[in-house]
Amino acid sequence: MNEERKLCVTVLGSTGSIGLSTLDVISRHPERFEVFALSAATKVDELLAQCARHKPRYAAMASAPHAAQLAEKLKQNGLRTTVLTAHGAMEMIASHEEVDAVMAAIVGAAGLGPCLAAARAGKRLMLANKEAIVVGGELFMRTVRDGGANLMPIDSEHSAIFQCLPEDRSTWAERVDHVLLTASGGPFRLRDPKTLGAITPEEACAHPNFSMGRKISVDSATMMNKALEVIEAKWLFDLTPEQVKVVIHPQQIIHSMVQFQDSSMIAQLGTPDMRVPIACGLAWPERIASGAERLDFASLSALTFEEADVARFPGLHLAWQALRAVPGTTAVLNAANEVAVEAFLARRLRFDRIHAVNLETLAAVAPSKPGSLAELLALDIEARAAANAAALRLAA
Ligand SMILES: NC(=O)C1=CN([C@@H]2O[C@H](COP(=O)(O)OP(=O)(O)OC[C@H]3O[C@@H](n4cnc5c(N)ncnc54)[C@H](OP(=O)(O)O)[C@@H]3O)[C@@H](O)[C@H]2O)C=CC1
Ligand SMILES: CC(=O)[C@@H](O)[C@H](O)COP(=O)(O)O
Ligand SMILES: [Mn+2]
Repeated sequence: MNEERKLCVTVLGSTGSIGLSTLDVISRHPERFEVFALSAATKVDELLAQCARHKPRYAAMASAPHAAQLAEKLKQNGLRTTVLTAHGAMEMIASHEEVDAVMAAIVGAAGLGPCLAAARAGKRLMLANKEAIVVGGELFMRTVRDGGANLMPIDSEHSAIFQCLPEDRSTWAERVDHVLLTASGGPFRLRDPKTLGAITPEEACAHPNFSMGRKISVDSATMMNKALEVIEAKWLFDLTPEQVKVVIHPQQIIHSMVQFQDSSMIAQLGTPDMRVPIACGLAWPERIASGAERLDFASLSALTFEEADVARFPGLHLAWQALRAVPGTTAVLNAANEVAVEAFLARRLRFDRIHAVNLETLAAVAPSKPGSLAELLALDIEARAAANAAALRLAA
C-alpha cells in the first residue's frame, strides 16, 4: 500500500449481496480501509450488526420508520453511529468531504442520485448499480468527467473488460475492435420455452453460479441483465452499440473478453465470486486478497460457449434497439423492467410477460433527450406509470 492514510469508504446498499461482499473484503484489510457510512432500505437488524462491527459515522436508511427503529436499537446497544433518513441523506454520505470511495450497490434507478453526488464530488465511484448508468447515460458520464471522479466498474463483466484493457485510456479507441460480454444464460437456458409461463420467483432467483439479490437474479433469468450490461458497457468504455457483443458461457469462468484490432483477444478468468471485482475496485491499481477461491485448471470441466436463443431471451435485443433510439429510451426500458420484475416477484405477472410489459412501455412513452437529473427522474416516473398500466393489463 502506498499511502499511510486509510481509504475512507461509504457503502451504499450495505445490507444487499454486493454490500455484504464489500464489507467482507474491507474486513480482510483493516489496515487499508475504514467505513465512513453505510446505507440500507429496510433491513434494520443487519444494518445494526454492521454498525456494531464497522463503527461508521453515519447509517442512512431509505425508509423513515426503519431509520427510527435503527436509531433506537443503536442507542440500546451504546453505539454512536448517527442515523440519517432525510431526503438527500444518501447523496450526503456519498459526497462527504471525508469520503474517498463509494461502493454504489443500491439496486435500481433509486441509486442514480447518490451516484451522481459521488461523481460530482470526485470520488472513487465503484459502480455495481448498473441501472444508474443505464438511466443516466450521457449525463452520468459527463458528471464523472466534470467531477474528476474515478469510475471503477464492479459488475463482473465490466470489471473483466477493464482489467483486459490497457491502463492508458486514451489508447482504448484506436486499439479495441469490440468487447464480448459473457452470459450464464440463467436458470432457464435449457428449459422448454413452452413452460416459461409457469415459472415461480423462487425458480427464477436460483442463479446457476452467483447468489445475488432478487431483482438481478430475475434479470439474469430473462437475460435483461445482459441487456442492461450491454448498455452499461457502451457508456463505461465509450463504445458504439455494435462494439458490444454477447456470448453464453454457462460456467462463468471467463468473465468477459476484449477483441483488439490485431485479432488478439484478452480474457479475464476467475472463480465466480463478486469479491474479486470488488477487491479490484477498492485497491486498483494494486491487487489485494479478496477471499475468493483460486481457479484450479486441472479440476475444471469444459469451458463452453453458445449463442443466445432469441425466442427464449427476446429481451436481450432491446439493449441495442434502445441504444440506437432517442436518448432517454434506455431509461424508459429500465423503468419498465424494474416495474415488471417487481410485479413478477409479487406474483402479479407471469415470468414470460415481463418482456411484453417492456415492449408496451417502450411503445407508450416517447422520450425527448433528457438533459438533467430532474428530466431523467420525470421520464422514469412517466415510464413507471405506463409500465404499471401494462402490467395490470397483462396480469396473471
Ligand atoms: N449481487 C451481485 O452479485 C451483483 C449485483 N450487481 C448490481 O448491484 C446492485 C445491487 O445488487 P444486489 O446487491 O444483488 O441487490 P440486493 O437486493 O441484494 O441489495 C440491494 C441493496 O439496496 C438497498 N435498497 C433497496 N432499495 C433501495 C432504495 N430505494 N433506496 C436505498 N437503498 C435501497 C437494499 O436495502 P435492504 O436490504 O435494507 O432492503 C440493499 O442494501 C444492483 O444494481 C445489481 O444489478 C451487479 C453485479 C453482480
Ligand atoms: C456477477 C454478475 O456480474 C452478474 O451480473 C452475473 O454475472 C449474472 O450473470 P448472467 O446475467 O450472465 O446470468
Ligand atoms: Mn454482471
